[in-house]
Amino acid sequence: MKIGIVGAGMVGSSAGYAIALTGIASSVIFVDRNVDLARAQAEDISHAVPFMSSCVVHAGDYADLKGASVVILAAGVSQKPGETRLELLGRNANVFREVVGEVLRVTPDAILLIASNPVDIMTQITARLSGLPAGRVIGSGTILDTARFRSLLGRHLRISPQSVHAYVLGEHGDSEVLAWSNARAGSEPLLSFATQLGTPISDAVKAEIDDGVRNAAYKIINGKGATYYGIGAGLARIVKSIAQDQQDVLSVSVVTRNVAGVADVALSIPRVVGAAGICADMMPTLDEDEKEALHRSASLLKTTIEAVTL
Ligand SMILES: NC(=O)C1=CN([C@@H]2O[C@H](COP(=O)(O)OP(=O)(O)OC[C@H]3O[C@@H](n4cnc5c(N)ncnc54)[C@H](O)[C@@H]3O)[C@@H](O)[C@H]2O)C=CC1
Ligand SMILES: CC(=O)C(=O)O
Repeated sequence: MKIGIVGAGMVGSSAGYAIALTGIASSVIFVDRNVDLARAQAEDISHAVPFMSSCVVHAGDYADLKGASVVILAAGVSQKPGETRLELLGRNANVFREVVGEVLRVTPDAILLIASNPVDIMTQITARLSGLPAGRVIGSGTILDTARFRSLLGRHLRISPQSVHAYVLGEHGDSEVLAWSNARAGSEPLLSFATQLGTPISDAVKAEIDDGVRNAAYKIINGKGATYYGIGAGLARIVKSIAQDQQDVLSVSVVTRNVAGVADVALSIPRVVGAAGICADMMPTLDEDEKEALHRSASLLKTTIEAVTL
């Protein structure tokens, strides 16, 4: 499978690196308005490939995306220290007005996978600009926040994060919702598992984990200017589900008819991902506080997208 990546900066290149090394695609093609950067990323990553796989990595222009089954959109600006994701909207909407048309002219049948922030709004903008069915325009949404949640829970419980089944819902951003009430470890409800293991989850532990998930990006950006390894792996994970038709349940962002009483808004809930893109949505059972928080998150996104004119 051929994967296109528009935007060969930190996020695009990290995704390309993860896709190339895991061998889930036969080729990766980078496109960036900074042609030298795209070429340099492709060359550097292609030197890692012989150690791990046989993926062919190139840089090119939009015409070279022809035949790509998935195109990742990671072009645009990223947050400066202290800036929120929503503050990027105006600048990245302008970038997408240019990029989406160029991509579709060459690959009208590709699944579009959006990474640029604010990712939920950029996903809805891409759905509008492309006219593609909602299930073929997928935002990485809270896939990264869910990984952060599982990582911190795994560390607290001293078990593998892969044995933690917990999701972050709603906006990939400040209003996101950590779904504690339906979280499980192994096959047990999270809180009972934690108590059995002698690592109980008190309100203080919950608050610390919530802060660690919700504010991870701000802390990492303060420390090193950007986040990219986590989302690079997350994008590769979504590509793998599509490439191998895995029908995995992932928290990704798609324009959804109705979530928590809000109509036609892109945000994350767990969804089944396979070769066709989004195959099914799963609305988790939540407690009243979580339902209310998801409603607030969806309403914030709805108000934001309603103010965007294309
Ligand atoms: N969804 C998520 O979980 C995450 C999303 N992000 C977002 O991903 C985006 C990219 O971040 P980085 O890679 O760190 O930024 P970066 O600045 O390293 O890379 C962005 C690239 O986009 C290119 N670009 C800009 N305008 C373009 C255009 N019109 N056509 C083609 N290429 C263009 C630039 O030349 C640059 O190489 C940001 O919006 C950032 O906020 C970052 C981390 C996590
Ligand atoms: C930057 C960003 O969106 C993140 O790391 O969550």
